[in-house]
Parts: sequence; structure tokens; C-alpha cells
Amino acid sequence: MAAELHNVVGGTRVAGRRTFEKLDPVDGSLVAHVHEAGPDVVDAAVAAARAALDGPWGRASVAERTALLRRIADRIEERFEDFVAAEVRDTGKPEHLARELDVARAATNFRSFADTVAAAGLDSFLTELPNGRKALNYAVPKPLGVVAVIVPWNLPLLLLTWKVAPALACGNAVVVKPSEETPSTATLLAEVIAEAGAPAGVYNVVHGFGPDSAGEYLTTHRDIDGVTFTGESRTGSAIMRAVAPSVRPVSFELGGKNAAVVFADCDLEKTLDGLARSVFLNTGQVCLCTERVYVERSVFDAVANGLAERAKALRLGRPDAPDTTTGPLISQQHRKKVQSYLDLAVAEGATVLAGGSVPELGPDLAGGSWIEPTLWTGLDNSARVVREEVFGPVAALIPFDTEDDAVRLANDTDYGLAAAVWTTDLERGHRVAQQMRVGMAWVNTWYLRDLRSPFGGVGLSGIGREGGLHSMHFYTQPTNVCVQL
Ligand SMILES: O=C(O)C(=O)/C=C/C=C/O
Repeated sequence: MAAELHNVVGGTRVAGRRTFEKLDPVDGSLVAHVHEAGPDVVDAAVAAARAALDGPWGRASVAERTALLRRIADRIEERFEDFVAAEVRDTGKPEHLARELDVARAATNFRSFADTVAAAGLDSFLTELPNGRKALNYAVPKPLGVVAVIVPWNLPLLLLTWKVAPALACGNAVVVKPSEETPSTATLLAEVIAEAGAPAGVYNVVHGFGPDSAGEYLTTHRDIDGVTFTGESRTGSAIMRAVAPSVRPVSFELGGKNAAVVFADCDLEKTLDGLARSVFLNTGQVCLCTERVYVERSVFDAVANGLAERAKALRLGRPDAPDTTTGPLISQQHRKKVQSYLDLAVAEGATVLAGGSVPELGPDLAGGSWIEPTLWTGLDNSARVVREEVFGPVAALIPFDTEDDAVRLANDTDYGLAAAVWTTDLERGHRVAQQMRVGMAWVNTWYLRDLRSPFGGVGLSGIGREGGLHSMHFYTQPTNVCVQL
């Protein structure tokens, strides 16, 4: 039985101008009819958020706001399985991954930002003037206001709560536009936030697409105070154009073409396991995933063979099957894009080390958007599949000779999100990681997260940082008060 997902405006379900179908990427079955928000519904959602700010929510204390976040975290945990089911319905990812990563991080995100805001002090200075007099400077953080939150389909609940938690902790009200591919968890979160006692209008959801739909209506709306977005770089550019006339602040975590650098002195087995996870986690649909693997020449064959073994050992299957390691891509449309890169790689001269085509998984999965985990050799940095983000379970393996070569090759990209360095020489690990022109560099690990550290990228990978106080800097506007003493 397909669900019906409404927009949520001021705490009430609102129908859209039409509905669109959300299909299950596992087998193409119908998951939900989703109400698409037109300009009127988006306008009502922004007005509801503004009204919340002008009401009790705008006067809530830090203690009241952080207490609400903790109740939301508790309620997510009470409804843990509902979130797992919603996330899996939308994405087809293995249930264990939805549990261990997406839903677990949703609760953790709310708790982490409750801690951050509760502990945050003020920027203040006791100013000593040349004439011997003094002044007191202190900056009062105020909410940014009505924040447009636009989130992608790969880690939908994780990324939604990664933005909504700090936004609410800092006293904002939000209008969320989830991806049309993953409407379920954002809608369920509206129930949970209401159950936790948030005033109506603090959290609103408008469903739809980008151009000529909810995304465009929201980002061009004259009464939003900022936009936070995670997703493709070209959509980031479109949002920058949308807010340019009103000069609104943007926080962008965008695409990546992330490199791993593997030195001959790495711990080979640990590195192969870590590399395989960094290439194939969530079917390669994580902005941080590795799509370029640079390997010191003397261990190139050992790494290539070991990684190919791991790729071939992955089990594609239904989310609830206990031995499933890898789900489908999010949609037929995205599979078409990834497939075009599989074909392009061969045209560019790649040797296919593993995968390379659509798998045969039997008739009941034939309607899904499945793709084989794929590895290439025989390419160099000039190949399009080595320069462009594929956002699938793919990587090109390229040899290098010297450390300087490795740094040059890894930094030869228009993106700059993440990198991983694999070596047992920690001095070299620090040295090479610091030279990576990225927001986050991991050494002998990957996607190990401290939620207080700065998260974001440079170049085409985005603007600003999220995490701990870095999120507070985006979701608040300080007023500095200077008092002559
Ligand atoms: O783990 C995080 O906090 C995060 O933001 C992950 C982003 C992944 C994007 O694809």
C-alpha cells in the first residue's frame, strides 16, 4: 500500500498542486504519492516559520531550545524502527547501514548541537584604551531567522538533521525541501519534532523538485534569511544565483572527486578494507567517497588485486537480507548517469578490473536501479571519469612514484572535499594530509567523524563549514555591543 506524503506547514498537512510518484530503487515498486508544493504552499511555509519566530519560539531560552533538541533525539530513538523503515523505503540501502549510520546519527546530531549551544560562551573583550579608559565589547548571537534547508537523497535523514539540529539550537525556524527521491524521513521528522513539543511553524516541509518547483520557489523567496544546501555543485551555483538579489548567506556542502593516497609502507589488509569501505559505502553515494586511488607503484598490483577481490565479494540484494552489503543506486535516472560513465571509462581506455555493468539479480529485482561495484586501471588524470564526480560505486586506480607526485595528482582537481592517506609513517601521514587541498583529510581511516570539527570543502566542493561552533557561526548573526566603562 503506497503512502501519501503531504507538505507540512505550521504543523498541519497541506496538499500540493499535484502529486508525484516515489518509486522504490530496489525493485521499482511504488513507495508513495508525494504532494508537490507550489508557490502558494512554499509562501505559507515561509510565513509559518516567520510567525513561529515572532511567537514564543523567538523568545525561547537556550535551555528551552537545547531541552527540545534532547527530547527530539529521545523521540527519534523511540521511533528508531519507523525511521529505518522510511529511510530504507526511500533509498533501498541495507537495513544495517540505515541503522548504524543514518538513523543513529540523526539522534546524535541533535544531542551534539544541544551540547554545543548549551556550552557556547560569548565573544567578549575588555578593551583598554590609550587614554587609560576601558570599554566592554560583547557579541550577542541572534538567530539567522527563517532558514531554507535543502538536502540530498544519499544520506537524507543524516544530512537533514545535521542542518536542522543546529538551526533550531540557535533559535531559527526552518523550511525544509527534501529531495524528491527521499521524502519519507523529512516528513516523519515533522511528526517527531511536533511530538517533542516544538511550536507549530518551527519545522516545515515542502516537497518537490528544483527548477519551477519547491526548490526554486523557496530559494528565491524574498522572506528567507539564508540557505543551507548539500548536494551537487551545479545546484549550488543555481542557489547562489537565486539568493544573489537579496544577498542572503549560503552554507554549501557540494560535490567531490575525492582521492586516496596509498604508500607502499601502508598496512595492506587494513588499507584494503578501509579503501573498499571508502569507495563502496552506500553504493558509492556519499560526497566523501573515494573515486581516485593513487598507489605507490611497488604495491600497485597488490592493492589493485586486493581491492578487486573486495569489490567482487560485495553482496547486492534486498535491504532486509542479512548478507546484503550493497543496495541499488537511488533511481533509474541516476543509474543511467553512472552507466554512462562506465561506458565512457572504457572509451577512454580503461581496463575494467571489477564490475562495469548492470548485474543480473533475478526477475524480482529487475525493476531496481542496480549497478556493479566497478574498478578501473589504465587511466590518468586527463580522463573525464577521473575528473568528474560519478557518485557511484566506482574508482580509478593510478600509480605514482614519489610523494610529491602523489600530492600533485591528488590535488589536481576542481573539487576539494576529502582525502585519505594510507601509510604507517605517521610523520608522512601528517605531512601529506596537510598538503591536501581539501576540507577533511583522514590518515589510516576514512569517514571517522568528530561532530565538533569543521566539515566542508573548497573549490567546487562548497562554501563554509558545518560542525560544532562552525554551524553556530552560520545559524546566528552576532550583534556586537560596545559599552564605554
Ligand atoms: O557525516 C557528516 O556529518 C556529513 O555531513 C556527511 C556528509 C555526506 C555527504 O554525502
